Amino acid sequence: LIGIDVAKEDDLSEWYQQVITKGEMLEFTDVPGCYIYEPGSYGIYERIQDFFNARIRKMGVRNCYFPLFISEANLQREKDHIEGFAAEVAWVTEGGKNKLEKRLAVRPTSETAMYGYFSKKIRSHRDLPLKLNQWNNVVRWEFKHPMPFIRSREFLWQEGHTAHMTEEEAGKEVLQILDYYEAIYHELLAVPVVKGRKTVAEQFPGAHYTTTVEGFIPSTGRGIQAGTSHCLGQHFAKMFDITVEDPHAKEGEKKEKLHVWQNSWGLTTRSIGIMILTHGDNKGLVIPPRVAEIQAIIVPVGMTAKTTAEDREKHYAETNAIKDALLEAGVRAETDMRDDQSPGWKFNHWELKGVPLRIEFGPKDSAKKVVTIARRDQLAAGKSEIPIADLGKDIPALLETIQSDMFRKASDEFRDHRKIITKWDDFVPALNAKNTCLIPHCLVPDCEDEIKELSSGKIEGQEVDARAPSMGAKSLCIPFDQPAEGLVQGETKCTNPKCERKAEKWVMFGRSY
Ligand SMILES: O=C(C[C@H]1NCCC[C@H]1O)Cn1cnc2c(c1=O)CCCC2
Ligand SMILES: [Mg+2]
Repeated sequence: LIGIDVAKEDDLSEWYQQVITKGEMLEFTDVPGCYIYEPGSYGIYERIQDFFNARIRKMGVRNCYFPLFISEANLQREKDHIEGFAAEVAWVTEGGKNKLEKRLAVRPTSETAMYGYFSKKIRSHRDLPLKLNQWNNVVRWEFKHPMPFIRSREFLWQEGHTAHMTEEEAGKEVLQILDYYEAIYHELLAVPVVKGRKTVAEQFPGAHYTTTVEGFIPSTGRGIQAGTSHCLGQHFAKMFDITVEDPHAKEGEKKEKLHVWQNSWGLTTRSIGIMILTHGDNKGLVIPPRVAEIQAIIVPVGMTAKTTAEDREKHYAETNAIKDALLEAGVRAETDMRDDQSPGWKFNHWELKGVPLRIEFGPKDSAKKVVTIARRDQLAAGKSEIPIADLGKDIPALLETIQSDMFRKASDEFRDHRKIITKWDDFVPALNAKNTCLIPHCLVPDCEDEIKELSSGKIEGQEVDARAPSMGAKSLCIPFDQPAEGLVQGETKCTNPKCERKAEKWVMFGRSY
């Protein structure tokens, strides 16, 4: 595994491809848009699963599994949601040598696979709330350029599907799940996200409303949807006849059937791509300690041809004792004792793999009863020494410091690229300077289309991103945290120069994935 031979700031897609393959996170296959998730990335996905499972279990959500294939009849049951997506559905038309009577859809999401079951199992209000989740794969025949982790034809995710008696009970869960998505990014992946609501134009057509966590890729200045939690309202319940008898109906009165209120929520392996793009540098991956398989790699140094076999043995024993002390302290530590590679080679290798902390240990360190450490997130800061006696306390603390420093750095970067814009003439230049923009907006879908149009052309004299000159800005979300700056209801105008309406909310716009 030689190092990365292109700079992130010079050629992001080449850099990204090298970092994920040489960092042993993902491999390409001969199926377009389908990738191998190597243990490096799959291990991170498992930590996300453990984190999320622990929390949804406390909410009474139970994991389950529904079929990969969905009948065409079932897929068509919810009209307005499927017609918008029909082009993305993959179909199976043959089984062995036989053409199938009826073609089968490969699930692109499981609403229509699950809600017939919901209709059968939910008869009385006592069957509510029903809360199920699936960890599975889905297929969407995307035509846009595939990008490992970020946009693939098959991806892994969890999809939660719940049914409730009331809209407010459903609404509470929508926000609880969104908080957990934010926590996965903030606490595990050290990636900042903005919580908000999708505008009508950008929400999932089958939903009553959609909430979202929006990420940001600094290298391109583009926003990226990082997770969604929808209230589906009663749309699907009406399509799939998911009803309960009115629990408040008086005795003897005809019992009215009430449609349940549903939610669905999903987070995908895209989260891993966002983490890599956010933290990676020109030496390779930079993995946040909380999701790192190896948190500290111990490399013995100072062994030369002149080192006697006895001294080498003694030194290696001391090196292993350091590892044991760290394991004892709950640190995921490993040693690299390979005698066929130099320390320099090992330093580059583990930097490429993104291991958060390197611990060098040589005879000089041993004599001083210290180790020499190098932080992966601050290689330029050089090395420092830690007394061996303090390792059990100092290393766990240092890993937590690295985690929070990585999150703070990424949060500051995102914050510095969320520009408050109130004058249209500042909008496109801000986009071209790799920013997202918060603007007073009327929330009308047609107006969003106009803004996309107005921000997609080339502007005379403006330096435009060569690879996406034609990409207009779309709305990313209506942030729950609205800027303090005054948007005077009924007075402040919508920022779109062609729009005569008043602004309703501050809306975050940006070029996006
Ligand atoms: O998948 C959802 C809604 C919902 N599905 C479950 C998890 C949460 C949330 O994403 C929206 N959606 C997106 N994309 C597609 C579909 C679709 O329903 C259906 C057809 C193929 C493409
Ligand atoms: Mg899509």
